[in-house]
Amino acid sequence: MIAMQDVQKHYGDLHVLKDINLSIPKGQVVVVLGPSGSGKSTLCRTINRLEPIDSGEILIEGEVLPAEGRDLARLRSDVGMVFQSFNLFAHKTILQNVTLGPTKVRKMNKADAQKRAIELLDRVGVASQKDKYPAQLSGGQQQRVAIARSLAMAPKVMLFDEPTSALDPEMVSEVLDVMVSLAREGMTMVVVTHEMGFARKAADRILFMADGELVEDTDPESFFSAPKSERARDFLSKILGH
Ligand SMILES: Nc1ncnc2c1ncn2[C@@H]1O[C@H](COP(=O)(O)OP(=O)(O)OP(=O)(O)O)[C@@H](O)[C@H]1O
Repeated sequence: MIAMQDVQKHYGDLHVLKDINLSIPKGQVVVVLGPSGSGKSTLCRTINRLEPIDSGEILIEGEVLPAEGRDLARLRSDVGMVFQSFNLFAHKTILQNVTLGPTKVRKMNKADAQKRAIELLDRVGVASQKDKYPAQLSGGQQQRVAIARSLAMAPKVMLFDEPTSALDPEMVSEVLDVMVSLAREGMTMVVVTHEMGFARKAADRILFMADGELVEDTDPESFFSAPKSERARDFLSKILGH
């Protein structure tokens, strides 16, 4: 469960998040759409305090996220992230990359962590690469490892910012399907994506942002068939060409 209450953020003179209020219950898959520069990534990055906010409150599972300190680290470990850049540890194997968090942070025993890691690597189609190092994998394969690594922590909340940007088109829907099936096991998921097919098919809910505002918060069917705002209609006509 994520809650944002009266959240405001500026970058200098730019009011990048304008009075954001929303609540996302457990197990929901929320897709954030909007034109470039509308604040989608910033919204995602404030949820786990990778970016500070100016005012308002963000709660994860009912707990206010502090600006710093031990509680921030604990709450952050409940928030998995896959962003456009995925910093795998270069000197560790793929399997080690995926088991490190569960063994060090979650204190899972090594055999269980490895078993789970191999299952997840298999679900995203890279289990056969488990003994290689990141530099030996393609960008798309590394992105899939990053997804498995985040999921291995069994976070309560997952933030995905264009999680499939480095994947071959044929892998996109497969990987997104894996993410959604895991979300259905009880994770709250926020996905920033330009994959309209995924937004239509898998989202429980669409958040449409424009100029830092949350302009629409609705179900995919209503959003794609009858967007309420002029800005959403413009966005859809540019993206979908109608
Ligand atoms: N660290 C920063 N410092 C200053 N301005 C920033 C910073 N990060 C983002 N911005 C600006 O904030 C605005 C929102 O950026 P953000 O990345 O959240 O948009 P977005 O909707 O995710 O865009 P895109 O779809 O292009 O990734 C943009 O105008 C961007 O230039």
